[in-house]
Amino acid sequence: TFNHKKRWQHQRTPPSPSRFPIIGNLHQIGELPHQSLWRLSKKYGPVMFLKLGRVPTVVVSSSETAKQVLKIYDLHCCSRPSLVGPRKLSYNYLDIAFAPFDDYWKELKRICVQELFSAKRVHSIQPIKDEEVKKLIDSVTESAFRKTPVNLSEKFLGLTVGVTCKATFGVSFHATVLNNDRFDKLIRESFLFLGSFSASDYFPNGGWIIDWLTGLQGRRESSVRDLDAFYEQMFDMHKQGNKEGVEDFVDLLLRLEKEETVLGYGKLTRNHIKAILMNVLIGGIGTSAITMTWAMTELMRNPRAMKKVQSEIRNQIGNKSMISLDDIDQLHYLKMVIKETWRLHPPGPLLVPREVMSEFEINGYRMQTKTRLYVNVWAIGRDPDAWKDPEMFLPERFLDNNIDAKGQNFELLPFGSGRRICPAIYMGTTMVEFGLANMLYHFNWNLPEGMVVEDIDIEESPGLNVSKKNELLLVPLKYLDH
Ligand code: HEM
Repeated sequence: TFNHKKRWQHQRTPPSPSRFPIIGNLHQIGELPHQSLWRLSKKYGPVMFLKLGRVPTVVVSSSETAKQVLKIYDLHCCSRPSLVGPRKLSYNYLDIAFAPFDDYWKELKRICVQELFSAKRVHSIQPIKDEEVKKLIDSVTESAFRKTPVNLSEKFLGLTVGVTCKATFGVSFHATVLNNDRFDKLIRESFLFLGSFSASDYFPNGGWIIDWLTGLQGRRESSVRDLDAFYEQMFDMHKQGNKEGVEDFVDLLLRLEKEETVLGYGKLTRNHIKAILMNVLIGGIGTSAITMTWAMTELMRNPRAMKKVQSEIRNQIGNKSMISLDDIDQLHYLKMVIKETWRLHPPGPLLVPREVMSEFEINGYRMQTKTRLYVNVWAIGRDPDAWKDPEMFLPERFLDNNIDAKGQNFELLPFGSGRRICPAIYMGTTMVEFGLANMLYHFNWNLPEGMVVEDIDIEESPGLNVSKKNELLLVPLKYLDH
């Protein structure tokens, strides 16, 4: 009987809410899956099994089970499922984020970590950040002068679009085929397609019919065509050499192409470059802007923390017109504010889905090959077993522990962890720190007339990256002490 029990345990699937035929648990997912899954996990536990359409799915929702997935059994489950949305945008999974785990991906990620996301390159794009932040300060100063509200959600997005576009292509998007609005729309649509519900992802044999009927397929294809034309224009421009300045990401990738860099099964081609550029655009723009917007939202809701972070920055910086990267190293409270923001508002609340490659067990439950795996980082940030008073915004909680956000502490995982960890942690963090520090240093912030602190909401908008649903409007007041 002992053997029998052991075998039974060995085959156990994790607890699971009851499901309907065909759709399985899809009806329980809702518009904001991380929230629905958080609620379900309270009932079914930190390892939970769902059938999403035809796809067996496991969701883990505690720091301990996240560690099992991302660290202990990383090598068993660090592949990605072949999702329909990302397929075309990634030129058949030639990118870093959606490519399956194989030799090609390993080499590509290694090269990109070395060349694209290195500390050296982050420092080399600092002049671009200086320039874009200065533009932002000037435009906010103008609103301060006129006493009109600033749409901070929009401003932060403008900042990250400006920096990413310059660093990647060497030009601002005004100089491309896409004017301001079209660039914006294209990025937004691509985001949507990467995160959107696609019937084909849950019903592999026929879901495409639904996508075709709903028009999703057509819109996706037109978005891919526009982006492709944009990349081509960028290649032409770089070939003609009619741009000045330092080596940008396109220069670098074209150089790797010319050097006939071999990746896994073949040479780096234009399609590989386009797929990598897609990751840089998608990864670089939304995540940092979303973080800055949430940070300002939480600081406005918590005036005590706002006062403290502004005093720290102003005492530290003194009278300077520009904050440098070295100054930022000293801003300990600001760093805690950002970590606290990531705890409550991780831009990728479910990370990017993984796929089990070889069987393993968590808490005695069997993870079968081909199972889709989600880590609910959003839920972990709210877990009372991991955090005291989880619902409170309290940057001080990081004072007496060494918890950082770089994937070593499984209660705080804004960048994921393990082999699939975000390769641009330093690039993303410095962008957020720099943008926020400047906005907090140069301005005091007030609510628009008639609004009180309790009116500031934290509603979320759905997608692969979860942002603040209602835009954050605040009235700036120039800090005149310098
Ligand atoms: C605040 C900023 C950022 C946050 C919070 C963030 C978050 C994340 C998360 C959660 C993942 C998935 C990790 C996983 O599945 O375990 C990821 C992956 C990725 N990120 Fe970031 N990211 C940020 C900035 C950036 C930037 C600036 C870039 C590029 C310029 C970038 C490029 C990527 C890429 C290529 C991957 C795929 C890695 C892989 O699958 O191996 N990210 N990021």
